[in-house]
Amino acid sequence: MPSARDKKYKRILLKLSGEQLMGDEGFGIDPKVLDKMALEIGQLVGIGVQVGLVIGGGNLFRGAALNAAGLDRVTGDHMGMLATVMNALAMRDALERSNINSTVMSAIPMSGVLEHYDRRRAIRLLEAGEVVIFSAGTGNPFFTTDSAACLRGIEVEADLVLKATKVDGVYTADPMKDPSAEKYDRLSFDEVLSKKLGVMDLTAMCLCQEHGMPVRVFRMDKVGALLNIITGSNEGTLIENDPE
Ligand SMILES: Nc1ncnc2c1ncn2[C@@H]1O[C@H](COP(=O)(O)OP(=O)(O)OP(=O)(O)O)[C@@H](O)[C@H]1O
Ligand SMILES: O=c1ccn([C@@H]2O[C@H](COP(=O)(O)O)[C@@H](O)[C@H]2O)c(=O)[nH]1
Repeated sequence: MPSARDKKYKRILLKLSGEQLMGDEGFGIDPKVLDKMALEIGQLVGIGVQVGLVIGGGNLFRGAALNAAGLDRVTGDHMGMLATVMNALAMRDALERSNINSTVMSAIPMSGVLEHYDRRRAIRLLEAGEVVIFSAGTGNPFFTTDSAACLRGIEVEADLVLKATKVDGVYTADPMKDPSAEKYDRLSFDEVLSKKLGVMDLTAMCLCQEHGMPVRVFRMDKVGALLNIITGSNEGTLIENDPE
């Protein structure tokens, strides 16, 4: 088991896929998946890594899909953001069952349910060893939780944004659609943007490029992958600015 000395990063922003939370079901939240994630997050907290979390909402609602089905787009996006709040509350529950202290903040005020987002308080909680879950995305329609994760990661001065998803990295094309796609170990934001590689939304990529925030994309259901990354292993794909 790695110790505090083995960790390469002090503070991370971990973006978890909402879609993965439903496990083998077509919709909703599988508590077994949450418990597994809580265990892996607990390993990081155990070696002193400060963990900020953003969870997607794709297991419940996405504005674009609701819009395609006939709803107003902004209403759909509001529903998508509320879905991320539900996922965040479920994750807090799983973390607390594993005795990991956590606080959920929301970009949309929800008095009596959870705290409104406050950057300085979030940093203080992270420094105190609490997991801080940033919910309700950016609070604005037409964005995604990828952008929210990069935004919060930059705001709380994380060392790295980690995107935990269904695929094990960034490929030359969507590997779910093109079996001949090849995986990158490392690439620059310029390449992601110019080749329009779709693993993360391009707004998020632009934000990270501008603020020099590295992003690592990796497979969420690979046991131990998270700890491997924190201790410096080459899991998934690293996206960063080209050295000058
Ligand atoms: N070039 C590419 N390399 C890797 N994956 C790609 C690429 N282009 C598209 N993808 C797709 O992007 C998906 C990941 O992005 P997406 O944000 O949709 O999923 P997610 O992490 O599950 O998010 P959510 O939280 O919304 O459920 C992968 O499952 C993959 O199929
Ligand atoms: O800043 C944001 C973040 C999210 N949304 C809406 O929520 C859903 C769910 O998020 P995913 O990133 O797709 O998992 C998203 O599709 C948007 O509809 C938002 O409006 N603003």
